[in-house]
Amino acid sequence: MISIEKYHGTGNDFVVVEADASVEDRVAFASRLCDRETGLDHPGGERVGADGVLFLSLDTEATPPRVEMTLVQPDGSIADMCGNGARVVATWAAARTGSREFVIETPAGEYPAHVGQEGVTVEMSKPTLDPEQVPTTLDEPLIETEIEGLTVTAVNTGVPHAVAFVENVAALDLDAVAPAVRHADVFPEGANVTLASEREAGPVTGYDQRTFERGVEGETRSCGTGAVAIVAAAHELDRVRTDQAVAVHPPGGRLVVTRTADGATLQGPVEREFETTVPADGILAE
Ligand SMILES: N[C@@H](CCC[C@H](N)C(=O)O)C(=O)O
Repeated sequence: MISIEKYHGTGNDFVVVEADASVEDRVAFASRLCDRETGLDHPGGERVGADGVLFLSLDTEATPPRVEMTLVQPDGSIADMCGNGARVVATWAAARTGSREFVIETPAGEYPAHVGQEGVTVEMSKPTLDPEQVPTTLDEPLIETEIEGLTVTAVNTGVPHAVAFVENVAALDLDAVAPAVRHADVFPEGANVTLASEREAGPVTGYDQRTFERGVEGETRSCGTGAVAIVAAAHELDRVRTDQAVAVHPPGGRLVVTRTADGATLQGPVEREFETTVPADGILAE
């Protein structure tokens, strides 16, 4: 049996495992534990599943401490970056070190993170619309262009997002419209599909968000890179200003995103749910 913890960042939930735990097959482990019907069970009794498994390796010798983060998603893919996952990682590391500053190492690069009273803040990389980096198959940035019925702007915030500004995010059947965009030929590596609607008319005060995630292949209750993608796309379209703090409201809570001159910050709460033990192969008793 191995020890695991369960955390969520605004409803985007993760099983957290030490990287040196004796998990032989990470893909099978993640797909079994993340299943919402048959996966990880809460100590209280009910099956809960998760949006992914974070395998973490903490280096306390470094100043500030560093954590190598590997997110294995329910379909077995490894995400290059996860904004909410990075916020969970910083909270997990703070509980082990007493430090409040960390560097999180991901396949997409290194991300400084800070654990404060106001929540956990991750310094994100500079969002890019460069077609080679999103990536798309195009020569020009994909801006407000119809793809499979949605008008999208493509932006990479560590992972690719197709952002669609709509009148009311709640009015769309996301599971029906998103898969065709997520798999569209223009996105050779696929894309997360993120809907955004302005919460108030006039100067933008915030956005409602819904995201259909690649790797989960369904809607999650929050997506940090998606929240950053909304603000990055809005910035590109002159709807928000540089250094303007923008509240983004996914179904699971509230995030604050600021598009800075050379990057972006992502801030929001994290909660530790429980700890338990599971079999190393992730096969749970009925
Ligand atoms: N939920 C994450 C994003 C995880 C990666 C994504 N599903 C992908 O494969 O691109 C977040 O909070 O950013």
